[in-house]
Amino acid sequence: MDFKQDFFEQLPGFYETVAPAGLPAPSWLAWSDDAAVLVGNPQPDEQLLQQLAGNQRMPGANYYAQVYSGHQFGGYSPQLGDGRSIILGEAIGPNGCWDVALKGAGATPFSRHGDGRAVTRSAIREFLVSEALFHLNVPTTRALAVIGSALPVWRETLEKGAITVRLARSHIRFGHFEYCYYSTGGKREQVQQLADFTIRQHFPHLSCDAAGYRQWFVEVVEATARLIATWQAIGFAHGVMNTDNMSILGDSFDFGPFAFLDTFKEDFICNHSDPEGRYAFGRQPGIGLWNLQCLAQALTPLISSDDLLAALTHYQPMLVQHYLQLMRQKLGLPAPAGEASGPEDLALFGAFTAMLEQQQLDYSLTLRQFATLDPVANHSDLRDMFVDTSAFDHWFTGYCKRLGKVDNIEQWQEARRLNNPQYILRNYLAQKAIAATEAGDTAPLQQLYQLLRRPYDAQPGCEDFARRPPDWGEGLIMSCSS
Ligand SMILES: Nc1ncnc2c1ncn2[C@@H]1O[C@H](COP(=O)(O)OP(=O)(O)OP(=O)(O)O)[C@@H](O)[C@H]1O
Ligand SMILES: [Mg+2]
Repeated sequence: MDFKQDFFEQLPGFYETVAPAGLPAPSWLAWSDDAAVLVGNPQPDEQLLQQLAGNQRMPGANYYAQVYSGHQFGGYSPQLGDGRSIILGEAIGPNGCWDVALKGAGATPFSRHGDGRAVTRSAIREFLVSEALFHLNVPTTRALAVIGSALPVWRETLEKGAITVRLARSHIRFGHFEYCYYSTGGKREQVQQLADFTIRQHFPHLSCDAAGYRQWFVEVVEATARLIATWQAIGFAHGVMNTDNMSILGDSFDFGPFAFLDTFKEDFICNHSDPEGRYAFGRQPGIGLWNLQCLAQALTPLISSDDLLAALTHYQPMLVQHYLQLMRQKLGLPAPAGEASGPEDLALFGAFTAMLEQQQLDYSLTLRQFATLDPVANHSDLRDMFVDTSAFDHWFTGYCKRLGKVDNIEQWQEARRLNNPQYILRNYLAQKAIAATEAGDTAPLQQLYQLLRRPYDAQPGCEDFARRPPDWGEGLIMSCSS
């Protein structure tokens, strides 16, 4: 891998240099060829293994941990920083640069009381979901590899240490700006330095002046709104939407107790440590705005309050517009001529998900049924999924009215197939692959990963992967200490 060191060279004071502690007896547990292409197609050989395990120096790399802070569960934590993630620099790829981070590489000056480690379970979950979201067209950080080891690490039980090699377009979080703002008592210099860097690197069409800063924040608001609309449409609960886990580029970032919905449930909570459901599935849109408000506060030295408030007003319309667009694609509704049908379509989608929730139906499997639906000639397979068929009939009548005439049913079905995945990363599937890997067999992890690379293509012999959990209702929320 070839590196450049823009963050390291241009932002001294925003990180601490560190030495990775290394991993004993490292081995490849997973590798993403797709992600490898992004950083110049390195091969997973023994030398690269030792380098990414932190046992040998990587030529051209620096080793540093970034400082940031953030609002966690509503309260401000003044100094967080990379406590278990070491960044090597920006790897140069054919279509841009990617930060390479070793998540779980050992303690840093920001580890506080933590051990700086990740475990096999959490590293595999991060790997699988990063790549799964990418193939579902959700903006996300990527994962190049998981490296396992013999290192004992205590969580609730004794586990093994592992590293996820994360690729990110940027590791800059909302929390980076909050750190600059709060640690300097709201002075402009550091906030501006970081904003200028972010704009130069990632928003090169904007200038570093008052007009540029204003427009930049609008674009951050809109990217965040689109991200969360995408999560809501795909049925993804992140679980830890603290501002230190919000990417400034609107990429899904930091995967801990996440879950894809099985049964549709608006107030689904995937995080054991969130009994009040601050980050429940249905609250994600509101939390996105709350987090942007925190970011806006941190940008007050740079952008006027009026401009910040004006930018925030873009959030809801953008989120709704994007959600409508994605749901129309899922359900096969034509784009409306004007914006007039927005509220009607929202009501139609809301009635659909409410019906799924009432009847305890699986979100993704029900949507996938639209890939074989013929609204005029045969809708019995879809209808048969519902217990309360009269509620379904009522909804379906409204749906057909909105749908109108479908000219080419095969084409329409194919488009539904390409918008409603057959395979999603259900927790129980991840858990099975993890258990096998921990027992020394990586084949199930490989098989699951290969399915998630092509989530829309039904694979013969893989019907089991397209089922909801056999024991759904119990064990749905995983223990996710990472
Ligand atoms: N095992 C650990 N050792 C040291 N610090 C940790 C550990 N686990 C979490 N932290 C730190 O606690 C804070 C919040 O953790 P959080 O789970 O959001 O992040 P993370 O998953 O460790 O990393 P990232 O956000 O980079 O994906 C971060 O500062 C993180 O570095
Ligand atoms: Mg985090």
